[in-house]
Amino acid sequence: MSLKEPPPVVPAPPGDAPDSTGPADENPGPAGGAKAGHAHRATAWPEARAAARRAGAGARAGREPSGLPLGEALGRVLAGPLTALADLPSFDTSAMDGWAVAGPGPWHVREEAAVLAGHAPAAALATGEAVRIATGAPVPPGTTAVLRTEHSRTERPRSEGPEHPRTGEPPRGGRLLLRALREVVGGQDIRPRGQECRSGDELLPAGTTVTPAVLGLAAAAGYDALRVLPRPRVEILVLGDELLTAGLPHDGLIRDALGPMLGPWLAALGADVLATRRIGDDAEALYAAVTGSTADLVVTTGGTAAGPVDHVHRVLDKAGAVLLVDGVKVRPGHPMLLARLGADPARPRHVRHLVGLPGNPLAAVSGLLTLAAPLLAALTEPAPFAEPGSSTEPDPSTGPGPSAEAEPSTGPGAPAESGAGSEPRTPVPYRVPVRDEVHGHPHDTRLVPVVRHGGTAVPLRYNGPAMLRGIAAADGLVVVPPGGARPGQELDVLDLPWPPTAGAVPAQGACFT
Ligand SMILES: Nc1nc2c(c(=O)[nH]1)N[C@H]1C(S)=C(S)[C@@H](COP(=O)(O)OP(=O)(O)OC[C@H]3O[C@@H](n4cnc5c(N)ncnc54)[C@H](O)[C@@H]3O)O[C@H]1N2
Ligand code: MOO
Repeated sequence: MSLKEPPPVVPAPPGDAPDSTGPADENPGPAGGAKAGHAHRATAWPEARAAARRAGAGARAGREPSGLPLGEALGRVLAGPLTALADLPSFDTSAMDGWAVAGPGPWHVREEAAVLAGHAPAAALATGEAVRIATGAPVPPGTTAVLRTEHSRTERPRSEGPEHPRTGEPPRGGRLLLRALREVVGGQDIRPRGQECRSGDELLPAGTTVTPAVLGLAAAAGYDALRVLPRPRVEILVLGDELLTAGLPHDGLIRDALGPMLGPWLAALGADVLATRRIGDDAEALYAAVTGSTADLVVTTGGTAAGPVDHVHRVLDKAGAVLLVDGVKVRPGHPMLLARLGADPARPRHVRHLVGLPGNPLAAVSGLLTLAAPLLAALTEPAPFAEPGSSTEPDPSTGPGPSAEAEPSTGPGAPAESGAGSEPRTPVPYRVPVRDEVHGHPHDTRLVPVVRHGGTAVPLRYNGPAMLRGIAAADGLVVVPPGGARPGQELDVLDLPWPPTAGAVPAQGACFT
């Protein structure tokens, strides 16, 4: 985005002030307050993410890797290390178009067809001999260097003897002679067999995401198919009778902003989105959808609070779900929740979870990044996962109760993202100074949309819980500690799972003024 000089952040609109947690907001909301028939135990933001990771890790058992042809493996996660199936290169190869030479020059040219890529190796060169060769061709045995065409000259030496009696032409020359125009170093422009790897070398560790470059490497190393982890299967249930799926808002009805957003967002996080279903405010339909889902993760939107038609808690209760996180000390999004759903008798090893996102759209994004993203990342980690401070995974069948599973195992400042012995795939926040002062909530973490600009994170306006205007133009969300941040203070930034917007949407600059 062409945000040369982004304007300073301004407080959220007055109507959103309590939720967007300016310093005036002393009301802890449901996190510390009452909810009819339901004791709310809000979890601190870092611990909520850790609990989501543990939940994902605990649900990994029984998720069998599968072999996929290269063409279908893009975006998947390698189930095991990518081990070279051949030496690379698999033969001594010419790196340039020119001459394969043997010994010191000048060389007598072997006047035969050039050795081409894909051809069988030519006969061995004797010292003092040269043969034409193309890039990628196997160098003949005896080759000591490759001489680039542009660094060489050929000549046909005059033979002794009379001129041609009729034409007067000089006598026909002897064997073509090749001379180097610069010093030739032994082995130059030859890629020796095994230069990149030997058969059996580990090229990439388990857990690597299959990118186009990984596909290329795998093909080069001899793979036709890759063992990859299954994508987490996600089902999205959109609640709310007030939602329209087309047209303009009218008569108190509004457009569903989450249905179109969450599927692609979850797919960008590596999920296989089975369906996005609109459930309305029908508790029975919600119960049937939750209990009948075969997904690894059910994501609901709305209905998490204590309003008259907010059914999520009641439905989870009835479904025998275990609440692992019930409210998070984060703004927006504090009513978000994470639950472990009851086991499916048909697949007792299949552990299913539900993330309840609040209905306010930016609050839903906050829940997505706080609970769904770490859970999905941990679900697709291949190596045995261990949270720092814990040595065993929870047993999915008998798993510990909510308090044990949600119990923080990392303190502030601890390397919360690292699993023992393996690089974590969970998106790790990184630290960037904020350009402007950011208001904080007195007790809770705040997540604020930012763009990256000149080495700083610039907080964006339109960051109220019901707004998407800020996040749609953002590169990430900055994690503002309770109490806020001063200009220049280094804060964690959570990236969005797509390329930065910077430079791509210049017209949006006007949004922040
Ligand atoms: N008495 C209290 N009421 C509320 C509190 C509170 O602390 N005490 N917290 C507020 C906060 S913060 C949030 S966030 C919401 C969360 O409520 P729900 O998860 O139950 O969400 P809904 O009530 O269903 O919807 C809230 C809001 O969002 C709109 N919405 C819902 N779904 C969509 C969608 N798919 N696309 C666009 N907009 C959507 C909905 O119309 C409401 O305006 O609770 C507050 N209340
Ligand atoms: O501020 Mo609410 O927390 O919109 O989620």
